[in-house]
Amino acid sequence: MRLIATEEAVSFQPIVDALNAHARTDDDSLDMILVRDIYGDNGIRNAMIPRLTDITGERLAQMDQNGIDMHLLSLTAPGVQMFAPDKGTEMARIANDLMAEAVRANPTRFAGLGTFAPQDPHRAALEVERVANTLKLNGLVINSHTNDRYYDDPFFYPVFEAIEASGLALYIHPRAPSKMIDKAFRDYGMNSAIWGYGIETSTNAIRMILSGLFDRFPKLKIVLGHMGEAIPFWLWRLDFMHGYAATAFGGAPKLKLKVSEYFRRNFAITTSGVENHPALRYSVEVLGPENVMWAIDYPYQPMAPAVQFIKTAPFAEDVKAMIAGGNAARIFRID
Ligand SMILES: COc1cc(C(=O)O)cc(C(=O)O)c1
Ligand SMILES: [Mn+2]
Repeated sequence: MRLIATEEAVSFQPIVDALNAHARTDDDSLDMILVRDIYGDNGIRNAMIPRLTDITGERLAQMDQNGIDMHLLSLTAPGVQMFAPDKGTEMARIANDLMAEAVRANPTRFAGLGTFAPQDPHRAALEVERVANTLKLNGLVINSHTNDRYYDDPFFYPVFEAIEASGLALYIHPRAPSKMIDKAFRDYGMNSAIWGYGIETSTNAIRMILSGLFDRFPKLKIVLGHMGEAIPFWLWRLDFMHGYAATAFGGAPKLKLKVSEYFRRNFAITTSGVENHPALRYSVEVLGPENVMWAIDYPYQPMAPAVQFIKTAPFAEDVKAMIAGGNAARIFRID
């Protein structure tokens, strides 16, 4: 059974340096907790940096120890999205070139996602085309909102037009909740992985669906980590309540399909950071085994327990092989 882990975080020194400088700004977005902890001078989580910038050292050794065939690498959140448009566009280009170099150096062990700076949608569209046609990376990644705007916003249509045309899957990874919702997430560590990441990213995804984005761009393929940010659990209720939202309540536009039909057609999910068999069994049941991929979320999650989770998953061997790597090979064009 081929093991391809699909939400494996990296960073590169130029991005680390830019985030270290950003940590000293007066940016008051909720991501600054993480940016200062990891990238700030004397940050309490500075130790994450060498684990993020390492690709062929400890990471590859642990992959070998755990029998993991490949990591699908992606630039870790918050990516280049906190920078000004010019800086973000430049840093995306640098990160993508370094990602392509890392993949080319070890093509049987690493695949990679390119990123872009939605702050400038037209230049972001050009970078999407470069990732697809020149760098030939395996897909795209972005970290939820950009400048507190979600991807239902027509401001981003030029980017989604390019993403749909590229045929690449777009991994929408979390970041801390936007200023549209962030006040409830400033306590108890709720800004990040324990809760805020999931609410931020699922809210973005649901806004995209309810806005009609997938009627406008029907070939888009979006990937959500963390067991689909819990959206699979809510599909029945979304369909039932959308019946009202499209008429009396929220004035939502009429859609060609049900919410759950968009989720099954235009989305796939990964298991990153949710190593729970009941949640996996439910997700496979409601989405189909072809729409679920295994992930670790390294270095934020350890490798060994994630391998144990997928190896002991309660499925027939052929289904388990789809989840462990077969679906990733198809969705992310991995040979
Ligand atoms: C970008 O920084 C991250 C931090 C953490 C954390 O547990 O602190 C988790 C993730 C993640 O789940 O992807 C990401
Ligand atoms: Mn992650």
